[in-house]
Amino acid sequence: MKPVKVGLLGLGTVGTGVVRIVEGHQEDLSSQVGSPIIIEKVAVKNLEKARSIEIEQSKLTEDPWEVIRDPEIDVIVEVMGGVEAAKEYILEALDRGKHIVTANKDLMALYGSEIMAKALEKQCDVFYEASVAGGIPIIRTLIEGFSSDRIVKIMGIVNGTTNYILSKMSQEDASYEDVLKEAQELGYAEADPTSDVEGLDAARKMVILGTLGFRTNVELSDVDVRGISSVSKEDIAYAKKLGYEMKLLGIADRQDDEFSVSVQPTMVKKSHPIAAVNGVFNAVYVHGEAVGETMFYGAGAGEMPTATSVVADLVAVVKNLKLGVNGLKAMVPYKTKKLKSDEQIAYKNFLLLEVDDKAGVLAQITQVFGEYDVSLESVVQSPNEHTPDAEIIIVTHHASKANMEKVLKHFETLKVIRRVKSVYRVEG
Ligand SMILES: NC(=O)C1=CN([C@@H]2O[C@H](COP(=O)(O)OP(=O)(O)OC[C@H]3O[C@@H](n4cnc5c(N)ncnc54)[C@H](OP(=O)(O)O)[C@@H]3O)[C@@H](O)[C@H]2O)C=CC1
Ligand SMILES: N[C@@H](CC=O)C(=O)O
Repeated sequence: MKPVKVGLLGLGTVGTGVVRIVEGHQEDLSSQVGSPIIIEKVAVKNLEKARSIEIEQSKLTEDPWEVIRDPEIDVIVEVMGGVEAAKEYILEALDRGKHIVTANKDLMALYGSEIMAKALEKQCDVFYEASVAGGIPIIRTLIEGFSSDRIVKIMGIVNGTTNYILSKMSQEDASYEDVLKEAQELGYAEADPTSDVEGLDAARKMVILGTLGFRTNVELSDVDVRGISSVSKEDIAYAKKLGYEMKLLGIADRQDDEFSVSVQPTMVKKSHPIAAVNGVFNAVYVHGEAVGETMFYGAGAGEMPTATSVVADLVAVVKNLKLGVNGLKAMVPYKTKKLKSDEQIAYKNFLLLEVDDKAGVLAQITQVFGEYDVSLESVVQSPNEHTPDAEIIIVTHHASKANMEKVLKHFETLKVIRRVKSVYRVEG
């Protein structure tokens, strides 16, 4: 049994887990694929760095090209991160007929179509299960498990950092700033948290899920993105009072062949299973026309969960290699892209308004909603403890995004409204 030789780009958090699993589960892995899997060479940035695993020094190199150009290597596992250099290495490896496994969501969200085009040309596999929701096998589920269905909605908590922050704010009635600081101290949030808290990391993952789920080419510019940095503890308290939890949700939905994708803080009804996903955990809810509602839950990051997905991809590549086939056909989008217009995008909204507390205010406000055909589910007034004004909490029925924008524009001219304090999408 000729061993399958793997070149690893990166030996950090995920790379270390990959080595642990390939070595620790060797017997199981080789029984499944019919030959041993050997980590032949590993590219790192710094050869001098202390490693938490034992690895032969002779396998390490600071030159990724040495790994890419090694004719003995069959599969490249890219777990170094970054975009431009990783893309160059992967394209060159494909040109050399090597199969690819990567955990790189940034790369796949930005250059997925270019990489898949090269993979098709060279008939090499490119698998990237770990790029979304770390240890949850959601990509293979969308491609294979739901191949017989038409997916109409994907809702994901696909960023653990923001879910940790929002869960803590909700459980401890704490402010965004305090929880972010604590998350940074605990290592759950990076020193520069922008990509996580402003929703970009989740948006990149939703590009991947939308592309595979709707079998069309979703791009980052198609995703309407809003992060959690403006969510206040007051917003969360109101959400809870009304029976909702605040979550940063990636939502991709489709009607006929038109779709929309967004990432935004969303008030989710407590009875919805995704509302119960707390801490750094991830979950992806998938609604298929035939299957109905399903949900997948687990660790979205971390050494061993993420490496589990990477090595599962490696097993899939090796199985295909042995059979002389590849999994490309099912992964390449084939539907023409049709984005929903703002008139077609519709959902429920929560609004928190600070208003003058005097006669006729409610009538003026509800008239504006009526003017733009936005129907209201509930209206609650409560005194503002700190000012002579009142606060009005409104939940709308499904309303088009275009009409809601008109309502908000009109509110700017309405003198009785001191401030639109918050607006959130409502789900469930
Ligand atoms: N960490 C996680 O939980 C998850 C990570 N991912 C993705 O997996 C990938 C890897 O993440 P992670 O393991 O956390 O990253 P780390 O920063 O922990 O590790 C990166 C590794 O790549 C090496 N490296 C970086 N640049 C170069 C270079 N130019 N040449 C050679 N080696 C290089 C580093 O070398 P050295 O060790 O010498 O510094 C290090 O071993 C990323 O794309 C990330 O988005 C996906 C899901 C979850
Ligand atoms: N920053 C990400 C980690 C992996 O993708 C997160 O917080 O989920």
